[in-house]
Amino acid sequence: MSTWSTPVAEGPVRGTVAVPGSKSITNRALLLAALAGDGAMRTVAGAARSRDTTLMVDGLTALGAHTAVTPGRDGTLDVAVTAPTHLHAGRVDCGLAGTVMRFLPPAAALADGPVEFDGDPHARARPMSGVLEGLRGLGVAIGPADADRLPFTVVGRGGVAGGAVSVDASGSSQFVSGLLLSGARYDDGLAVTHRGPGAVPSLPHVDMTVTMLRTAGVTVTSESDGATPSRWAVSAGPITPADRFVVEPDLSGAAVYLAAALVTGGEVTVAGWPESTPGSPDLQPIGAVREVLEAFGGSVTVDAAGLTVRGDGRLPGVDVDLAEIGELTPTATALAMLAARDGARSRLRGVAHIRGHETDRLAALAAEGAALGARVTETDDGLVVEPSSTLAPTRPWGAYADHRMATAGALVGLVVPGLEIDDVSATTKTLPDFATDWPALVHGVGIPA
Ligand SMILES: O=C(O)C1=C[C@@H](OP(=O)(O)O)[C@@H](O)[C@H](O)C1
Ligand SMILES: C=C(OP(=O)(O)O)C(=O)O
Repeated sequence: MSTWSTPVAEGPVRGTVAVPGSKSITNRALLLAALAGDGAMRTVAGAARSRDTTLMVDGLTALGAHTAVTPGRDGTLDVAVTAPTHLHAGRVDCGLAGTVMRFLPPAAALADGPVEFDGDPHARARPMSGVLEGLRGLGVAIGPADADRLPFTVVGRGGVAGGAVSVDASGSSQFVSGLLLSGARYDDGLAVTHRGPGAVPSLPHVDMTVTMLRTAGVTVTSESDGATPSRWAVSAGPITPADRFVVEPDLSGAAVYLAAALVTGGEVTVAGWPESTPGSPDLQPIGAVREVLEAFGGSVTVDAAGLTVRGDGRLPGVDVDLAEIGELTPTATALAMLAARDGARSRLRGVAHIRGHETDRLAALAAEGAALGARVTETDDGLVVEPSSTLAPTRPWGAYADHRMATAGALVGLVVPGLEIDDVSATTKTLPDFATDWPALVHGVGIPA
């Protein structure tokens, strides 16, 4: 594996980028199209062209869906999915995709035989207990009997009675989303209650699930225990997504490009960003992401041109709770490490669960920061970044097979000369063209929007 030299910005980074469709929306839309159960074909347009999407398409094909992938607009994909009337036994490779390993087992429980699940070496370390406990609580057989991680086999029996289950979803919101996405196909529907030591993280992703289910004609309710929702129920009934569903650009993937404007005092626009429609919820947590970009000194606008961030080149320290948008932690840590060179201290909170992401992101960020001379300390639920006057690479920045670790390294490398990333191919999980798009943006060549 050869290292990748990150481009250094010669001045303010300015430009417009086209980011792929959101993998979270894409993989929900693909699954819902496959779960319609009516033999009809539907198209998911603007789908992310990425490893996570391919894994979902292949997983649904293994379960009996017919899928056809063609090039879509702006480098995205159009995926035609024909919903099987019965789901099949088979084998699913989850790769490192949380959306595949957490969303497909509840669908596999409907299959007419065993479905084997496995994934990458890093995937075998990711928590699965919420989904597996939930399915076992509904009477679904899973082997081995004590499995709480990949690999495992879901023994489908052609249907699931459904009902009410309690799961501990403090490790991942995807446990709740995964169960809800298939729940309408269970005989009695499904009610999921979260009971655990902490709150459900990434709640905007559960909201995304609820909104997309409702758009597909499913009745969903949620109840709060205190301030935040902790019980969701889907009624049994048909899942009827639109014939053509158009996926939005990926906000989490966009964040690193937008952050380049903050680091260099530039201006970056993500083209094709949907303007909010009064009365309809945003599918992606633009409000929470905006708050973090603003905390780091950016100004954010959304208009017909897209989503634009302007920076003034000065990065303040921040104290932010990222529980809703834990995916942004690597980007935010990179920004905090750069802010620390001017004496700023930062604290990132609310993200204990990201130890179970593609890698233990808290440990990985502390280790890669230390190798640069940054003072990054792990806390129970986040990181503290203390002032450190200079940053200089002593070895290649580790990607840990994690797309967001790789992109965080590239962000630091904008202003820290000589930074190399050990495996930039990790970015293909969600950003297939990062290794060419990033230098094109930084060098002002422009990325076709
Ligand atoms: O449902 C989804 O599409 C996602 C939910 C979140 O997972 P966690 O709740 O495990 O953080 C997020 O971090 C992940 O990238 C995508
Ligand atoms: C946590 C992430 O992905 P996954 O869907 O694999 O959980 C992520 O994209 O940051």
